[in-house]
Amino acid sequence: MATNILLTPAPLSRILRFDIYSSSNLRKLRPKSPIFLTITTARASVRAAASTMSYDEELAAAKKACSLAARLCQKVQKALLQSDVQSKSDKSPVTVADYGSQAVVSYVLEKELPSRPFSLVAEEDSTDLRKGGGEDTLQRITKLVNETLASEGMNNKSPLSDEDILASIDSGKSVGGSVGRHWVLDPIDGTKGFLRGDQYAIALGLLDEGKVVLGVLACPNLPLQPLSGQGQQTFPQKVGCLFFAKEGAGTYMQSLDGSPPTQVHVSATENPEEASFFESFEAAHSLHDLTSLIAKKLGVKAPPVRIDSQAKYGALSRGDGAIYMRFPHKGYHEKIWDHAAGCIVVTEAGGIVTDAAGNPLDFSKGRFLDLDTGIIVTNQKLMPTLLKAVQESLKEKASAL
Ligand SMILES: Nc1ncnc2c1ncn2[C@@H]1O[C@H](COP(=O)(O)OS(=O)(=O)O)[C@@H](OP(=O)(O)O)[C@H]1O
Ligand SMILES: [Mg+2]
Ligand SMILES: [Mg+2]
Ligand SMILES: [Mg+2]
Repeated sequence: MATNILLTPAPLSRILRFDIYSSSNLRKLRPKSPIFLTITTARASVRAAASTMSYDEELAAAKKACSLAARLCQKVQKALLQSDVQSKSDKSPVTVADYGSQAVVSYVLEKELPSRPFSLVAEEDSTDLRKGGGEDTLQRITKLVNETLASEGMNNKSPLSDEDILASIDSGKSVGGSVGRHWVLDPIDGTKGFLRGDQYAIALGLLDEGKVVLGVLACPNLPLQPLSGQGQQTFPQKVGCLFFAKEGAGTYMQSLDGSPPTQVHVSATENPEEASFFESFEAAHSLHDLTSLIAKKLGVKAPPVRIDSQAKYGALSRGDGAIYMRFPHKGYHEKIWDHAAGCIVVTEAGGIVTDAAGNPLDFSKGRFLDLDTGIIVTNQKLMPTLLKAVQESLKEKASAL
């Protein structure tokens, strides 16, 4: 039975700005050019400086942005109107809350970090909203975003216009990559769960030179208490978790209403028989029969815990379960916003995230992850056993075809 349940001083930021926008010019310079050498040295020292950076201001801005976006989403989920739900060209659902959340996060990051170069890789864009017939939806998003920002005392003097909202949403069109800094946002991860009234997450990560250096996951419907793994997904009184992690500084969880943060750690279990595992709620998103075969091989006794979105990474980071497996159907390409924040939240809590060949996820290749077959997550001790079971099961499946 499945259970449903930088501090960047100004000169440094100017160097980074150069780094982001002028890399194509750099390529045109001959390697022995003195200018090239100067710039290369500058880039190397920026990288060295970046590795010891605290990212404190970025983290504070990211937490504020995600908390506010969560407020917007909660409001919509409470009074969800059928007219709020649209279908995208790939037939996946999108709601006023996905667009509103993206506009809020984009606006808050730009306002809170005015001296930083701003690049955002995000899931949504305004194409459908600009089409004829989208006016009412756009007006509703504009109202939601203005109300949400006003509730935090932001934006009281001059509310955003419809055009401002479209521009905020479209600031997420960056292609990311291995140079400079890029925010990575899924404004609602698990839209299908959001529509069912189940789990979803606002997921925000920061890439610096292709590596995820911080992540925030707001999970408005995730209980503050550990998931028991028993029975149907229920909503006890206290729900709403905010997970956050910075490179080298651990993972913390607080309530979305602002309780003090506590450090969290992944499960320490070494015995797969005691481990429970998470997977996608939606069978269309991950091969449930393959994960069931792997679990059997491992001797996992507990039924799979199926929950939507990167809430799985959050729950795993605090030890609610020990394993997360994700095997999309053939031909699906994973996007970086579906994993960036979750990945650092789990790794800073002591876990490991790899593809099915045991390679770490590479977020430096643009909007998509280029990976082998699937994504597996667990603690350091269990990873070799899990990887072996995954590879054996994949071989068995392939030879049965
Ligand atoms: N076919 C297919 N295969 C694999 N993954 C897919 C597929 N279609 C969508 N998606 C992405 O899955 C994101 C939802 O996350 P989960 O799969 O963890 O959630 S769920 O439990 O299935 O609801 C979901 O994120 P959102 O679009 O942000 O909701 C999608 O990016
Ligand atoms: Mg998603
Ligand atoms: Mg989404
Ligand atoms: Mg989507």
